[in-house]
Parts: sequence; C-alpha cells; structure tokens
Amino acid sequence: MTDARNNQVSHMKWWGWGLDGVGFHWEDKPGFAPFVLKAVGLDLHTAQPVPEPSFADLKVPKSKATATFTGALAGIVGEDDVTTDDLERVVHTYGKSLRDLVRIRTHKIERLPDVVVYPDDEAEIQKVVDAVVAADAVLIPFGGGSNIAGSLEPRADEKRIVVSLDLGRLNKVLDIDEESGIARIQAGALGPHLEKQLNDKGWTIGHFPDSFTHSSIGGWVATRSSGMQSDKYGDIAEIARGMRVVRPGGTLVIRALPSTSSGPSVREMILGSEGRLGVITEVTAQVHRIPAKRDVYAYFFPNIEAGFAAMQEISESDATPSITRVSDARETGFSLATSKSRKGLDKFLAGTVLPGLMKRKGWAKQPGGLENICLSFIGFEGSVEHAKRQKKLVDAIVKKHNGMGVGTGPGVLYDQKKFDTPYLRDFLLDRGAAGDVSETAGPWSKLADLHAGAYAAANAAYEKIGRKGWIMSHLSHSYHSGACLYFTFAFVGGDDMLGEYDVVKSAIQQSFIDNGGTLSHHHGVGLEHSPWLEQDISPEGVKVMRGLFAVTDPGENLNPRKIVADVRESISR
Ligand SMILES: Cc1cc2nc3c(=O)[nH]c(=O)nc-3n(C[C@H](O)[C@H](O)[C@H](O)COP(=O)(O)OP(=O)(O)OC[C@H]3O[C@@H](n4cnc5c(N)ncnc54)[C@H](O)[C@@H]3O)c2cc1C
Repeated sequence: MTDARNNQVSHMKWWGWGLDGVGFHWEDKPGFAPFVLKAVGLDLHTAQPVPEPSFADLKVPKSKATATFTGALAGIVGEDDVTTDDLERVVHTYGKSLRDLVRIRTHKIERLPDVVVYPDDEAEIQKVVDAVVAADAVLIPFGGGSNIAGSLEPRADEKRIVVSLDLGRLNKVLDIDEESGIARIQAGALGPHLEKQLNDKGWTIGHFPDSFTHSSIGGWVATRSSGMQSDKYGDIAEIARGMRVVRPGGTLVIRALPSTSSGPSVREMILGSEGRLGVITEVTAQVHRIPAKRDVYAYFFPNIEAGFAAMQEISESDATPSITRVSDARETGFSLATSKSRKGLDKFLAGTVLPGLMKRKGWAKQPGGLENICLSFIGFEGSVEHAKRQKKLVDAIVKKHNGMGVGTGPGVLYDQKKFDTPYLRDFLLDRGAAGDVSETAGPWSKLADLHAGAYAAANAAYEKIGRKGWIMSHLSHSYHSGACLYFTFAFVGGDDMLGEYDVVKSAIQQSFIDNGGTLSHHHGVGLEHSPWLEQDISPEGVKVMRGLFAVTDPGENLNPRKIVADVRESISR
C-alpha cells in the first residue's frame, strides 16, 4: 500500500487498483489465454506487459496552495495532517475508472488537488469547510478513491486552490442501537474495517460492492452504491437512514428514522450528492444480526431469456433471496475461463455428467446449443429454516424455467474470488487492452431490449473504431419492477485508446437511455455520466438539481461541476 504521510491512512496504488504487489494471474487458469485470444485477439503468450509505472517519471504540476492557506489549515488539523506532497496529491486526484487509469499511466494529470488534509473529527471538518469557503477555495471529499464516474478530479481549468479532504481517520463504528438495528458509523470507514467492527459484536451491514475492500461508507452514500447482497439488505439508499453532513456554516442532521413525510426528502438529496452538498461525517446505517445460515447456490439456465424470466418470477414470489445473479452466455464463458486448473464447474463441464444432463433437458437442441447456457448464483441467508424454505421456493421456479441446480461448490468459489476481479483491468491494460464496465437498471418489460441494445451498440462501436471487441453481461440485482444489468466490455486499443473508449462507452450509455434504462444503477454521475443526465431525469429535473446546487453552494466551492457539468470539456482526454 502507498502509505500516506499520515500513516494511519493507507491508499491504493497511485496507478491502479488495490494493494501493491497484488495482481491478476492467468498461468493457473488454463482456459483464460484461449478465451482472451478469441474475445479480443490478444495473445497472452506473446504479449509484452509494460513495466510498472514509475512515480519518478511523473511530472507533477506545482501546488497552488499558498503558505498562508496551508498554515491556516495546519492551525485547524495540525501540521502533520496537512500535506502538499506530490504522491499524496496524485493519489487524491482520480478515482479508478478506465479513463483515470489510462490518464495516470500516460501522465495526463492536468489539475491535481493542491493540498490534502486529514481531519480527526467533525469539529475539524467544520473549520476546514468554513476556511475553504472563506478563502474561495474548492473542497473535494475523498473516501476510498474507488469511484469510476470521474467524481473526484478537480475541474481542469480550476484557478482556485483545491483541497482534498481525506476522511480516512474517521473510521469507527461509534455505537450500535441493538434494539433498533442501526449503527452510527464514521463516514471514512472502509468496508472491511467497518464490517469487522460490526462482526465483532455479532452484526453485519450487508453491503458488499465489488469495491468493498477499498471504498468507504461515506463514498457509498455519496454515490448511491449497491452491493452484491442488496436484494436482501437493500441498496445503500435503503441502508443509510441517518446522516451528519458538514456544510459551510453548520451541520445538516438527518435523524435515523424508519420513514418520514417531512416534505421532499433531504436524506435523498444527500444520497448521490458526490460532495456537492457538503461532507458526510457520519452515517447511521441499518445493520443485521449475522445470519445463522448463508449459502450461495449455482444454477444453470439454457439461455439468458430463461434466466431473466426465472429472476423475475423469483422477485414476484414469496422467496426473498439475498443474491439473484445470472450471467449471460458470454459472461458464463468468461467465468469458466477464469476457473483454476480444471476445478469445480470447469471440470464438470469438461466431463460427461453435466453436459449429459443438459442434453437430456433438450438444451443442446436450442439455437446455439450448449454455447448459450447461463450460470446463475442465488444466495439464501437467515435462520436455517428460512434459508431452506427460500431455496425450496427458488428451486421450484428454476425448474419451471427449465434450469438446473449444481450445488454450492461454484458459489463458494465465486464468494472467494469476488474481490479479486477488479485487478483484471490493470492486467489487461498492461498488455494494451482496455476493459471497463457500464451498468443500468430498467423495468422487467424492457430488460431484454436493454440487454440486446447494449450488445448492438457496442458491436456497432467496435465496427466504427475498427477493433475486435468484447461485451458480456449479468443481471446483478432484482427489484419488484425490474433489475440491474451490468456490462463489461474490452478491446485492444490503439494510440488513441481513450478516444476509442469514448466511442464504445458513449454508445453503450446511449443505448441504456434509448431502451428505457437509467444512465447508471450504482456508479453515480460524476463527470463521466453527466452528458446523459437530462435524458435520464428530464430537462426540468436537471433544472431542479441545478437550482439546489446554486442555492446551497453559491460560490461553487464544493466539488463543482460534478453531476450537472454543463459541458464535457472538463474531462481531459
Ligand atoms: C473495480 C471496481 C468495482 C466497483 N464495484 C462497485 C459495486 O459493486 N457497487 C458500487 O456501488 N460501486 C462499485 N464501484 C464504484 C465505487 O466503488 C463506488 O462508487 C463507491 O461507492 C465509492 O466510494 P469511495 O469511498 O471510494 O468514494 P470516492 O471515490 O472517494 O468518492 C466518490 C465521490 O463521493 C464523494 N465523497 C466521498 N466520501 C464523501 C463524504 N464523506 N462526504 C461527501 N462526499 C463524499 C467524493 O467527493 C466523490 O465525489 C466499483 C469501482 C471499481 C473501480
């Protein structure tokens, strides 16, 4: 880990995802190299990975912070907790989107924060916020730095001093109200740290995004995050009941109430606000007793249509699973290709028993045959009796849709490797391939169109840029009226990788809107998705949002231009 100057807070690699020394490896996955060759035309056996970027090669623009200003900040948080160190400023500049990774690797960092502060508590944060506004500087809260929507970077043309406020030292679970099942948690607590504190007392938050290891509860709230067990526990928008938000001149307090009808919801305004309404210092979150039973079962469906139909029927049934996930045929192929040395499902499918069963169910006779099979994971949590009953209900629905269960083995593997997948993007980038994700949510009636639309858009975009490209997808969460679809796409880029990426990413985003989906289900807006905001929430919706920010932050001191960026030029390419 790159240690911050203040050694109580650690960060991810400055140039990529996760911990130093940890990466993705393919040598123990026999299906991976052939898969990548077929998908994007990249031969892993001959590809020459670039060496790890060296910080010494980076030209870091000088900090604009004056001695008077940093002195004033030091007077608030203490000398050791203010820094203009180059590495610190770089670490706090971007999130971890593909655009961020490419820019940092190619030394494209036009505007960094000028100074990073590490406050100890809410009182210090209030003083920092007030000092920033008084000096007409800019303040950008920093949680884990894992966002992929361009939510952190200062605007490229920002003339004022930019302060990154790192919440990393506010990392404690302060109190659990066991009677109500709610816990007060400081906003900078990262997933594993807060979950451990809760687990030690027999509780869980039930929020597990893929970025869990390196994202904070304040960041989850500020981006409206969703986790892999949100089917049961709810998205962070449900989990976060109360909040304390430091604003210029005072603290906004949202009490943790189960529900309220006190006018338009200020709580909902803070959710997804990406630092534009103030600094979240504390979240009162719903927490649950650690369940007696937790299982993730794997199922197969003959094709994605059957998978979608089964998930919809499950969502309408009495069953309340914690995970409803179904990968399309391409993503199923990817999952099998990342299996280790002929273990688990890969071994099964290479044998005769499982394919034999599938053939007996008539799957080989469908158009595309067994190439169309889709892998699904469904989770059950609660008391032993509850989990058993849920599984029984789900099994009947799966059977009705011609699916079949294959036990918990693959689910255990999926659970173990779920936080390793993010390292894959750096591995591909090291070898010249761009890989990224786009996700949306839409009603059940539009789901098939959303899925097909994104595929068509990506393939047309690949044709346009003249690249062999890949796209795959899974349904990641189900709701009463629809579901979230999550797409991963990749291609080997040329000299203008980001230009090509824009063509593909934009085409997929536009297809979401055109086919009845939202611009993003859980990654937020930032700079990356703001061009689609008006189409998503209507011009009047944007007017309301602009009005909110204009009144609450007239000097544009709080993470300006995020969410409702007027133009896209602030993204430097
Ligand atoms: C590999 C990978 C996988 C991912 N998987 C998921 C996933 O499964 N689900 C999901 O929801 N997201 C996922 N994300 C996106 C990302 O992890 C989320 O957006 C996360 O919620 C960001 O939290 P963070 O603490 O890292 O916030 P940061 O990146 O530090 O900040 C994000 C935004 O929130 C603001 N902010 C942060 N903390 C505060 C605060 N205390 N007060 C006010 N504003 C604040 C920042 O100013 C910024 O605008 C993934 C990202 C990557 C790279």
